Amino acid sequence: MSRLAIIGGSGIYDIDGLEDAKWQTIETPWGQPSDKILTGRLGETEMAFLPRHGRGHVHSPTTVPYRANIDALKRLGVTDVISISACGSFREDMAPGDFVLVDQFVDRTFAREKSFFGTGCVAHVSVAHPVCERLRGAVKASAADITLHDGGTYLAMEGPQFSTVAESKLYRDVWGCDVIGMTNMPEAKLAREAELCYASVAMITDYDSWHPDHDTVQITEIIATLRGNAEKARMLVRAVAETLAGPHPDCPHGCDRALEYAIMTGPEARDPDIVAKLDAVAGRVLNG
Ligand SMILES: CSC[C@H]1O[C@H](OP(=O)(O)O)[C@H](O)[C@@H]1O
Ligand SMILES: Nc1ncnc2[nH]cnc12
Repeated sequence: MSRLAIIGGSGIYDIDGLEDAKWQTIETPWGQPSDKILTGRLGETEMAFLPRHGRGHVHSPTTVPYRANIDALKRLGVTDVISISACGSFREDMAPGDFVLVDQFVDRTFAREKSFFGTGCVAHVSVAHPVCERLRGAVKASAADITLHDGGTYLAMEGPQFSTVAESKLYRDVWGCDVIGMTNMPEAKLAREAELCYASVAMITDYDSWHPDHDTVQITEIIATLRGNAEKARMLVRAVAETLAGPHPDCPHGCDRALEYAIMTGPEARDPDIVAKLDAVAGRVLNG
């Protein structure tokens, strides 16, 4: 059985057209998720929608409860997660209004909990390929009528301030990144730990700070572009739901088995309180 979750970023606080739609409160051992989670069906596909910043945009990129969000989705039986985020562009040819199907990340965040694991139960998963290629392929196949760039490196910064010109040029000219945002990390890492397939659609809202003709990022410009993109994002969600209808295949890239050999702490040395907190995320390997 599969269930597709959409994590909606800035400007995306609900999705429409769900049958049997209801907002559900999900409790997690990692605290409250950003908001209630909207569940329902789009055609044949079971859906879940979570507004990353909460309805009304309550959470900053630093205070988004990333662990509770991913745990809550896992508890709801989610198998696939697609993030839809606003981002700045480092490339002239990736223009405001375009979408980028991210395939790599540089994680520069530093003030967030980045793992479900730690003292008492240590695990190391691979995030060499942080995005599920099967899910990325499904998004790509569903993106008719949208200017979608296939692949791009997303720099995740701490924020909440936008970058200085020097930082923007470093990320662009020296590090070769394509887009910048504040939220996809540690979300993508946590999704991998929770054995969820994860893909990220970055909607370009601005040219960040490097561009000689657009050297300050303005929130008014971002909001205007997001409004213009909202319908395209909704169309994309409906189309992906249709593409993914049917039983969930074993992930050919192993996202759904990421913890298979990842846990280092021997069974006798594991802290039972931590193991209990990991029931949803790692129950398959800890209690299986
Ligand atoms: C509204 S501009 C900055 C804000 O927008 C992006 O949020 P999200 O990734 O959730 O769409 C960016 O990462 C910042 O949090
Ligand atoms: N330029 C930018 N930097 C970081 N996050 C963003 N979100 C939208 N535009 C952004």
